[in-house]
Amino acid sequence: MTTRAPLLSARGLKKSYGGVQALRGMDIDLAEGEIHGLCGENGAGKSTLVKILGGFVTPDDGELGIAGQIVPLGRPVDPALLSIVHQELSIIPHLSVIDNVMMGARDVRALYRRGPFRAHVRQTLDAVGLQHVPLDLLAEKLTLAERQLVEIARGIARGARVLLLDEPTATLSDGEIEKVFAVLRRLKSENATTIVIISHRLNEIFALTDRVTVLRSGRHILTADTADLTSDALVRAMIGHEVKTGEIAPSHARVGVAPRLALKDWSLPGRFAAPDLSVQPGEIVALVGQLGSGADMLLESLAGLKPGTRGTLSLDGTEATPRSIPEAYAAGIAYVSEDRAARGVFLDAPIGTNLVSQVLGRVSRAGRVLPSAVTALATELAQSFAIDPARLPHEVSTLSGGNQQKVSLGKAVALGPRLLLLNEPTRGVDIGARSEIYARLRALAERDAMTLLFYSTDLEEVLEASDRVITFYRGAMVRDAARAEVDADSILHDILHGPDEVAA
Ligand SMILES: Nc1ncnc2c1ncn2[C@@H]1O[C@H](COP(=O)(O)OP(=O)(O)OP(=O)(O)O)[C@@H](O)[C@H]1O
Repeated sequence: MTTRAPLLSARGLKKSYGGVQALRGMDIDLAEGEIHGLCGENGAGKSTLVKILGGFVTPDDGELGIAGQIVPLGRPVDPALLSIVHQELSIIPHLSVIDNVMMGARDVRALYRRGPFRAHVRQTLDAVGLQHVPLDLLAEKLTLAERQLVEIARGIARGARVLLLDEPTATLSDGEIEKVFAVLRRLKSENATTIVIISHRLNEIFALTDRVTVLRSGRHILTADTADLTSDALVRAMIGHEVKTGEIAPSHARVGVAPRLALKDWSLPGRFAAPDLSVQPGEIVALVGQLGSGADMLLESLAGLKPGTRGTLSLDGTEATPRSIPEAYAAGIAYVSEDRAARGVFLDAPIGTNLVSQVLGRVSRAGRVLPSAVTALATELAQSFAIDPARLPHEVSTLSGGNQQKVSLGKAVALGPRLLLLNEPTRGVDIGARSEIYARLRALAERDAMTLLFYSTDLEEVLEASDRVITFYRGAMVRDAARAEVDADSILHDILHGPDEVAA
């Protein structure tokens, strides 16, 4: 693998944003028909590298060659040569699926007629597991996972020789991830496509890639054959030291006190029916299931996001069924969305402003916001969520994806909710910061007796962060068990097959 002539070769790439050096002289070679993983902490420079390779960001210095040609930097590269599947989805909701796939394609001229492309786009959608999605469906009807698959289809439809995927699996369930991986493996073996994938999930890197490159603080740290690496060695290269993960969290639920959350007859007809559930103060509960299984919808319904939900929700013994996010906030329920760009953060506002935006009362006196109070509270929140406090005055859009996620978390925690609901809590967060965030969430449960419910498709996260695991299959609960009583196999069995009598 390492001896083949590179299809793509980049040398000495440098990029600074103001005082931030995103890349400090990065080299990378990609062979034809390899799957190459890019690993590194949040802010290491992975997305910047990918955007430079795609011509979306102009570097301050460096050279790029693809298929033996020098490619001018800072201009979008021919999509038949190289396509990027971006981290933040670029699907346009009010366009149809076919238009989203064809957008920007070389064959599309000023007079765009869909007819000639229908068969090709259909075939591409089928290949990424979207057989059920009609070509003319408006993209706004798609789930987040389906949008991600349309993005991948867009790259494939152009026949790109190099496909760059920036965290393509962050919003997908295990079944969907497997489908995407099967597509990527086929592209590699049948078309000799070169694929670069950024992922914070190390099991994916090991399952899929031939080689791995690690970046740290904008520098190239190593490139190696994946088979020659261990997980520990990879983590050490990424963060410069060991990280402790995988400990079983002790249960800190307060027993003998009234439940924090009690649900009675809670259901969304036709979608899911929750058991009559009660959750104690200080308990951390993972809701696990495929997208659409009910686990995800249950979480959203508790935040008032699912109109039509029936039943009653009580907090500390008082009925507080929310019908909207503002009602949820008023009742002491905070929600962290999985779609941080659309619903998690204000991208154009400073990081500090974002962090305190829900609690202006805490940083104001006589109706006036006190800048010193904003700075003090924002600094405290930034520190506890591993965000660099020096960057508080900068816009959230200048942060890397994982660091934006930390802002989204800090903003919700600032509310000091009694019930904190988290949808994919550490989506895109690197492995080191993830452990810090779990410790912080654990402290909120333990010290402040906050109750946390989270939905996650990441089983490592479920096992590391929860006290209790509730699994769902096709709209119904399968199991409600203490964390110590389940493992990855039993959870997978539940969410893929349901209870045994369903599987039989
Ligand atoms: N448009 C921008 N303006 C200012 N700073 C930026 C901009 N884009 C990126 N940066 C900074 O450059 C550095 C590298 O960011 P990049 O997005 O490449 O990291 P990453 O490795 O992809 O991180 P993540 O894993 O969180 O996605 C970060 O410090 C980031 O804040």
